[in-house]
Amino acid sequence: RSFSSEKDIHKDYAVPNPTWSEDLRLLYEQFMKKCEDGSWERLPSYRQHPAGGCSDFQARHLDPSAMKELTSRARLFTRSFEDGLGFEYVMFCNDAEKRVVCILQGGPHLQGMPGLFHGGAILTIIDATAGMCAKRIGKVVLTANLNVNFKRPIPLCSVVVLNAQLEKAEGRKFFVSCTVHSGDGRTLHTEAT
Ligand SMILES: CCCCC/C=C\C/C=C\C/C=C\C/C=C\CCCC(=O)SCCNC(=O)CCNC(=O)[C@H](O)C(C)(C)COP(=O)(O)OP(=O)(O)OC[C@H]1O[C@@H](n2cnc3c(N)ncnc32)[C@H](O)[C@@H]1OP(=O)(O)O
Repeated sequence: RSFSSEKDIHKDYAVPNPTWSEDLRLLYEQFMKKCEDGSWERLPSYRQHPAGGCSDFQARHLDPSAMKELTSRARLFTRSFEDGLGFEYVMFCNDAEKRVVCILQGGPHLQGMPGLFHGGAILTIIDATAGMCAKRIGKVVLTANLNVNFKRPIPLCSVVVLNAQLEKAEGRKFFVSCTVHSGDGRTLHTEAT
């Protein structure tokens, strides 16, 4: 299926699809309920960054002439897999508490050790969730440093919940902590800052 269709580029992927497990659906419904009083907000998620979303950032870091061709083919890494095979996730933010929660079902193409989630895939979703937590305040942010402790392996295709919390802001520096727990909250898999 072509990814570059106009419809696909504007498609919000942070919604249920047939590959979702019952566990992920239940978590989604729980958080959608929390959004009813406005304290939490579901964050839409697209395969491509909104045009001009970070033009000053691009001007500073990228060669404008190469930009157009480059970004026209680009996909957000976490949204570049076929449904169900990579990262099936939805982020919710609570700006008053400076928190972002990400509910995630990892697909079979994220395998590292047999039957386990690849450590780099865990880093990726932590980077995106903690990055989004900083971005809610900093608008355009880049990860300067990411430290992770892998406490327990994450079974492939399981559902986990990431909790990112802004700990401190010093000028343009944001310090965020992020944990990864099993869907039932009983197992702490990963801790990061
Ligand atoms: C979710 C965030 C998205 C951001 C994009 C925005 C909009 C796009 C729309 C939607 C986005 C959706 C999804 C994006 C998904 C994932 C992205 C996740 C984020 C990433 O995946 S992004 C890629 C990886 N990331 C890099 O590719 C950065 C390479 N790097 C640099 O570009 C520079 O390194 C930079 C800019 C970091 C700093 O450089 P600089 O020149 O601006 O600042 P400078 O060096 O002067 O340091 C200033 C003060 O920061 C302190 N400081 C510096 N480095 C530090 C470190 N490592 N540890 C501790 N403190 C550090 C210094 O100690 C000093 O502190 P003090 O002022 O107190 O002395």
